[in-house]
Amino acid sequence: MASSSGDRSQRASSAADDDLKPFIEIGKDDRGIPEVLLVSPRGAQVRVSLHGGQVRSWRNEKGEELLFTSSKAIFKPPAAVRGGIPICFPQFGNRGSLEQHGFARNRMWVVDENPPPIQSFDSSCRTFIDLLLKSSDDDLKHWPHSFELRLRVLLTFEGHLILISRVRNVNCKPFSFSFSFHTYFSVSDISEVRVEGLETLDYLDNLRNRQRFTEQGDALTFESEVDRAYLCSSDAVAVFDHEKKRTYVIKKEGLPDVVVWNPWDRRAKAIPDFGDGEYRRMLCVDAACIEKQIPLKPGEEWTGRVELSAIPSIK
Ligand SMILES: O=P(O)(O)OC[C@H]1O[C@@H](O)[C@H](O)[C@@H](O)[C@@H]1O
Repeated sequence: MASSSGDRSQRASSAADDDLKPFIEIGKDDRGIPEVLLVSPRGAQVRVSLHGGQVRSWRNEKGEELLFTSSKAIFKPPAAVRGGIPICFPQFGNRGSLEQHGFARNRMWVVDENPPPIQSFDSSCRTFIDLLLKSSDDDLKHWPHSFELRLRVLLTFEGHLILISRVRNVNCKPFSFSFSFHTYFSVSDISEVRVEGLETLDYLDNLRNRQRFTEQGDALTFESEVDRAYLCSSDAVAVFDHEKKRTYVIKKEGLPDVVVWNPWDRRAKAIPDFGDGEYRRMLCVDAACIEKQIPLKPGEEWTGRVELSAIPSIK
């Protein structure tokens, strides 16, 4: 099981601050599905569900929710909940024969009691949990490749959320896959939001048959539906929310692409689990690997990492 240090009520003995000791608690959500709560020393929190290995909530130390969840979200497996951070694996979108975004987000995962070590992992941070998904017999009928998909969910002292995914080929043949952390950021109003870090990049526009274009603007702003996969981005992207005076910073490794999605009014209305007008309060910015699938030989492992932070805006 993941490391934990201390319980909810225990306070750090240091006279220098009032920080709580970090803790991890495994409980059940309203649906009776196991979920893990991680709390940082300063009170930031993450909840991750064993349904889909989906981060369902991420709160800063003031208790403010940083991820969007639709008021009409359907809390009934196998469908993934609309919001939080669903994991798209082994397929992104409908680029393949599997169900949209692959099956990982719809499966029940388990807590990985004994995960293999992660290279260059800073073991001084102890607020983390490891989850595991293995191919089921049913999955093998649709995608005949045995894999182990691991997810480490980690909350830093400062409340940053780090997700480390690992995919191991336990097959006797090579396979390749796509991956995305489909992150629904909570924003004040989509019209007040600007994304930086995608300037001059090529992107595939899902609204125009995945044709390739080059981003011309200084920053991405929103006044209609956007559904794009930006290719080979730098390892940092920022989402500025002017009204909330908050900046989300996305730092990533092993995930070259960035998906930006907001359905806007008309498409959101056609999505049954989207609340009325709620498209204004969300923006998906995913660290992903989509254009070039990740190849894995038997026995090989791939690692992808994203670090999300929410900081008071400086612009
Ligand atoms: O409704 P889903 O399956 O969760 O997908 C939502 C959206 O996810 C985005 O990542 C895709 O780019 C969109 O095309 C898609 O509509």
